[in-house]
Amino acid sequence: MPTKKNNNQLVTTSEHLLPFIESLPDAVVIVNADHKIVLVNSRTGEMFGYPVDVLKGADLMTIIPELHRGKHRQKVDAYFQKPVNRPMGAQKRFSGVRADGTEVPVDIMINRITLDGVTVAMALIRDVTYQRELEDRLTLDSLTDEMTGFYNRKHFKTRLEAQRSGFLRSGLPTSVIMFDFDHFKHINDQFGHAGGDIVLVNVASMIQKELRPLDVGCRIGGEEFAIILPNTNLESAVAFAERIRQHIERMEFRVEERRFHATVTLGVATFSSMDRTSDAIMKRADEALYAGKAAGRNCVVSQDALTRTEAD
Ligand SMILES: Nc1nc2c(ncn2[C@@H]2O[C@H](COP(=O)(O)OP(=O)(O)OP(=O)(O)O)[C@@H](O)[C@H]2O)c(=O)[nH]1
Repeated sequence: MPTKKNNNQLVTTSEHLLPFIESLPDAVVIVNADHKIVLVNSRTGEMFGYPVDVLKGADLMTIIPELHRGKHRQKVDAYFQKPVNRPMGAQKRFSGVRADGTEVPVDIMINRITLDGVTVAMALIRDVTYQRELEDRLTLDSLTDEMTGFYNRKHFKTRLEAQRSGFLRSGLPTSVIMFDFDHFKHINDQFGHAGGDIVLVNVASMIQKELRPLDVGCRIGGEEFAIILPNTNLESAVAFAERIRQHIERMEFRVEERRFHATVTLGVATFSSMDRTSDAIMKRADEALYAGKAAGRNCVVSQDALTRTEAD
């Protein structure tokens, strides 16, 4: 019969434990101090895509993603030296690897037992794919603008600050384009709020296609947008802004049978080693943008106002 030692440690045999772990909905993996799997339930086989017999006697690393194996080995050793039982949810994000190489997000609970006279670690492994996807979706939702799919102002500021740190470390330039639609109020007045929304959504979608994977498109206000361009100097950012300006100018929008156009004014700035916070680059881009508005709109103005491309 299974018993408990004074220190609350379960003492049992494989024969007694197996029916119990077979009845659990989670995977159970029992490992000895040499990192060998000594016992698993059928659920483990299903979760990781192996026959149970293959897992029994295998190295624990069989189900640990390659990237984490070194660290995991150390953790197992540390656990056997100083076992601290771990409840579910104690580890932030952890994944196992299936036989086909795909990863399965898991949560793990570990405690120490004596099995067949040997001290082993018993891990209860729960597949948390659903929870992880939900978590990721909620995180993304809190960082993006529902209408355009662009990142929101909060994320823009976080990313910009991260880029500033990166720039100070590496010296690689990062530039920012801020833009605002021209006379957007007229568009809403003439074509309704829904007409205005069509413009915002289509322009965001066009820009998204133009961005490189590292670029970050953000909607930072109602009809105000910003693009973070890592590894891009001021000159290249101005050229990209001009391409966007021309592209938007050529776009045609439709509300029922009515067709119309929209234009934007863009301000471009780049990080300087003097920038103490990311607000400094935003301020320069904003000032350039407003200089563009004052100069007649539908244009690109760089922070040093050296490059200005007027509409034809
Ligand atoms: N359709 C739509 N309109 C919006 C949205 N957010 C803000 N707006 C409108 O955008 C307009 C912005 O107006 P203003 O700030 O006066 O600027 P503007 O008319 O674009 O003029 P300039 O910027 O000076 O060229 C306002 O009428 C807002 O109601 C939105 O999500 N959808």
